[in-house]
Amino acid sequence: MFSDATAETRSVALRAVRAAAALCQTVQADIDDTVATKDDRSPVTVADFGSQALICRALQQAFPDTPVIAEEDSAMLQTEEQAHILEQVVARVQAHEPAATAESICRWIDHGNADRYHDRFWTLDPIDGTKGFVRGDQYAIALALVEDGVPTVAALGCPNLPDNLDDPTSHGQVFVAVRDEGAMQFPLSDPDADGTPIHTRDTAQAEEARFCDSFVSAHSAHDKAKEVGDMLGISAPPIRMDSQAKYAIVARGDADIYFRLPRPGSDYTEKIWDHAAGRLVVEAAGGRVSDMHGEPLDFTHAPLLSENTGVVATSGAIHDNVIQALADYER
Ligand SMILES: Nc1ncnc2c1ncn2[C@@H]1O[C@H](COP(=O)(O)OS(=O)(=O)O)[C@@H](OP(=O)(O)O)[C@H]1O
Ligand SMILES: [Mg+2]
Ligand SMILES: [Mg+2]
Ligand SMILES: [Mg+2]
Repeated sequence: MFSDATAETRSVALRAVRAAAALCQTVQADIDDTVATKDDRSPVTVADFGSQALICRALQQAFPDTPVIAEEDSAMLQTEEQAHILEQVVARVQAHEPAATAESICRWIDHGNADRYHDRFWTLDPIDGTKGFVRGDQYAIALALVEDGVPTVAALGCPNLPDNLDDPTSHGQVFVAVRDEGAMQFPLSDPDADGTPIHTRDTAQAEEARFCDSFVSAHSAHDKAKEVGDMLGISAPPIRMDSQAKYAIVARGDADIYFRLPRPGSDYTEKIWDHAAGRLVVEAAGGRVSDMHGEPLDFTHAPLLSENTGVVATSGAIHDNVIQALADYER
């Protein structure tokens, strides 16, 4: 499915996301005092830092000149108060990189601290849906290469996502997508397994759609999504799920719409790492992604999606109807 032109970026991204997913799985298996609170009062864990260290290390080795814009930085790890977190990050990262030290790990994490737009950069969310991760639910490891403002290659690891939502016995997928070429799903459990091409659902009538939105009601207006769903004639209940796993389930046809709608009065601006990989996985699988007004997501104001309001991803054919319903609702 994929051309040779992206062979190196795909393989570095896929290997790095697999390693980070393995680290996250071991931390999630015995999560206890590994959660700290950032200045904005959001949670961060040993696994967020460990994942960012491993992936930034791999990107720096393979593509030393390509900046990385990632969510975390090492400042809080270097405080006395969080020394116990740093100690655990070192132990987890050493399981993959035996020569790693506290100092090299902090350097790798901060390799992800490019803070402005470049014509070519990586963007990384080492754990997206940290609240879901801590709860033992869905989370994602989201990595995308952005070229000329558009995501071109993505690897999206979803360690708790079953093959099929109706059969929750098997766990863990990684999605790889290349702009204009397609998207594939690989099981995380077997690095040698062949991937399966994925495609969005062929839904022509909005009333047949299923939609997903955030698990945490503070992140998206649940009531608005429900009312717009009602206007579209949707009767299926929403799928509430943490993280960019929502983009993955639209991409492979378990859902048709992902609504991320700002809550009334919210002045929150979406971050690029929460959407770059997911957007590409959906688009490469045949779907469409825009903001709630139908405008393309603009990654040239990195690290923020400052020109956009909300996000809507769909299986494709119904996109204009969904955007129209949102406009009618706002009126
Ligand atoms: N107020 C507000 N509004 C919108 N979005 C916010 C807000 N606060 C945080 N965030 C970002 O939400 C990211 C997690 O999104 P999710 O889709 O996983 O949310 S949910 O858990 O399903 O509710 C989360 O990503 P992670 O920090 O990587 O988990 C944040 O970047
Ligand atoms: Mg995130
Ligand atoms: Mg995160
Ligand atoms: Mg966070």
